[in-house]
Amino acid sequence: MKHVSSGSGRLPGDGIQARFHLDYPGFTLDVDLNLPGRGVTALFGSSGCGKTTCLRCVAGLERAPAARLAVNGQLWQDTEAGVFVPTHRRALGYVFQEASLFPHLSVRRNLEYGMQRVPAAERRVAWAQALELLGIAHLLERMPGGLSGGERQRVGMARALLTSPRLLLMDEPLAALDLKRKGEILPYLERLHDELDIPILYVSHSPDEVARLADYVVLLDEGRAVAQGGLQETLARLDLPTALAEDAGVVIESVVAGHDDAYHLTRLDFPGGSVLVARRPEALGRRLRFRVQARDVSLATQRLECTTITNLLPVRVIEVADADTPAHVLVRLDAAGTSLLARITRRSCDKLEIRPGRQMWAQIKTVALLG
Ligand SMILES: Nc1ncnc2c1ncn2[C@@H]1O[C@H](COP(=O)(O)OP(=O)(O)OP(=O)(O)O)[C@@H](O)[C@H]1O
Repeated sequence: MKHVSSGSGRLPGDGIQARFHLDYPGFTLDVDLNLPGRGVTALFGSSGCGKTTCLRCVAGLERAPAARLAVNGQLWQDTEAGVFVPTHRRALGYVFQEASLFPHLSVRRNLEYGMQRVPAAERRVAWAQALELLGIAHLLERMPGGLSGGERQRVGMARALLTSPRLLLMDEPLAALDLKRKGEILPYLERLHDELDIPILYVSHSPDEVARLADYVVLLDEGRAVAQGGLQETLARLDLPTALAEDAGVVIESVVAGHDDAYHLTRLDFPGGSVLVARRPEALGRRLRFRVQARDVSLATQRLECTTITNLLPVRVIEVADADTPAHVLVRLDAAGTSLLARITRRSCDKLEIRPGRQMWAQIKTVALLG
């Protein structure tokens, strides 16, 4: 097998094409992914479905015997052509559950260590930019042992960025943190997404993280990609395995369209309607992503005036499918172009004769703002 250095084998076209076939005793990874060359792609699925193995194949840490991997025009692996770029020559940053910083080096020296490997002319993320993006300038002289879990992760991410990667791999970077620390670190991840032009492959089994960060989703099940597509379309699909069922729901991109100071409410508009949420600090015109879980949506045959639920939308029933329990069904709805899911009892579905094509009113009990 031919080893080639990074940068060789330039291919036309953007995007990430990743095809891997790998057998372990009792487990086969067999994926053929076509991913966008920018933004965050979440590799999502239950424990043991192959997320980490897939990431390790991308990194070249695991050498899949049948593989092809091209990242934004660079060929990193092609079994048929005899190409295998070794891990240390792949321009990638890897962030694990726990940042493995050198304990005897200060934060500054840890960061310099990664950066020095990259010739000055090839550096694409400046020192000051990495410090600013991760909010770690004040930690430079500290030793890793004295950092909190969240601070260590931010240093680990900055170190990965300073190697000027063409691809960032993140394997459950928040999994070792408690809820409060997760909440603190998510805005930094959002900034990486918004302000850097480096694609991120993000492994997670948390629907909340995926809903908040991802643009594109790959759902893995027993080593296979059972779905891949844009976040919103993919979450609104009903044919996916139960990995998603109890957390089924949609993500909606909206714009802050009005504030009602008397009632302390904010109106968010999206194609097909609007919702009211508790007053938000964002200015008019700001984009906000929110999540509506299927279990928080109920259906009525007519617009109910006698309800305390504020958010009512006219919808058309598209599809009815089995849910995670025999007592429930999932209903996919169209609100003038925006998909919604409702999880209702099979009994109500029969009683109200909920069928594809039927016009109804969706009542949204809870809107979870992301970010
Ligand atoms: N080096 C290895 N040798 C043999 N089997 C392995 C090896 N690495 C992983 N596996 C098996 O491959 C399967 C997929 O593991 P992997 O770690 O990729 O899953 P995962 O989706 O990342 O899981 P989790 O969410 O629990 O981290 C598992 O059954 C695991 O036991």
